Amino acid sequence: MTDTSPLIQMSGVEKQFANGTVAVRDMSLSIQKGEFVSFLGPSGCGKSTALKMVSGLLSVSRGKISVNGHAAGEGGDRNDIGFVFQEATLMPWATVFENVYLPLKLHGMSKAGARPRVEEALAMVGLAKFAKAYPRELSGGMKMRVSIARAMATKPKLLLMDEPFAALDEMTRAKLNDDVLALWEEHKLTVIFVTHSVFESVYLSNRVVVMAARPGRVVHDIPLPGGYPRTAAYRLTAEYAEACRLVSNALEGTLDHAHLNH
Ligand SMILES: Nc1ncnc2c1ncn2[C@@H]1O[C@H](COP(=O)(O)OP(=O)(O)OP(=O)(O)O)[C@@H](O)[C@H]1O
Repeated sequence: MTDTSPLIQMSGVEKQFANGTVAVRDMSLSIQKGEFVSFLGPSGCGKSTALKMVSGLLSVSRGKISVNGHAAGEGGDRNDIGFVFQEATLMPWATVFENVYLPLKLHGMSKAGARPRVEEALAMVGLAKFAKAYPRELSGGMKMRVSIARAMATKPKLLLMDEPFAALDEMTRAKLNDDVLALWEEHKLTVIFVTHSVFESVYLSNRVVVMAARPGRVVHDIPLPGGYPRTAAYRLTAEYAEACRLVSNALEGTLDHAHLNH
């Protein structure tokens, strides 16, 4: 029998920070294994906070999040979650190999034992030849690839990505979008991808969760029909244009709302 229970279940989740800011209010969402979901919304709508709660990096103030049957941040195998931040956050004094080895080292693996894993992860992102390089020798896009390799080194099933490509030029961003889709398909990952970009969310996802600010909350949950694999040609289809229009209208609605609430 196939397991149809959601991988992630958020029920009535709220996050209030110590200074009183309600970053996320009453967020309820089910995410199935294998989905590619984007959290899209204006600055300050709680996208990062929601992602960090799913990862267990932040606690919830109210409500519940379960990930693979365990409360977020508790139980289960922490290796099952990979997190990619907006900045590549590499150790500048360490080689690419050492940077990707870090999560395995933290799990007690010897360098020799981890070598095949690290090499595999670097090959996944096209950096097999750069193991001995230092971050300063790499472009912004390459640094982000190292960051993705580091997240993939533990062979996670769930990949959480917090605006990973926001600082990159458009060409590099498009290439990395394709690389993430390839990783998702090949490794049968579930991905939650935080972004400000309508185009990026529609290109990547099979579902876009649109959030609004003050307080941060979900206002639309839009399934996208376009099939995979998606390539540059998909960006030229009527289906892609229509999905962008739909998602863009939903996002605009949130901005009006935020404006009225000011
Ligand atoms: N540690 C914190 N303490 C207090 N308030 C916080 C903290 N972290 C985030 N916030 C506030 O919570 C709200 C949501 O922040 P969050 O970073 O989750 O939004 P976001 O949608 O990811 O924004 P952006 O797209 O700009 O990264 C914002 O008002 C932010 O200022």
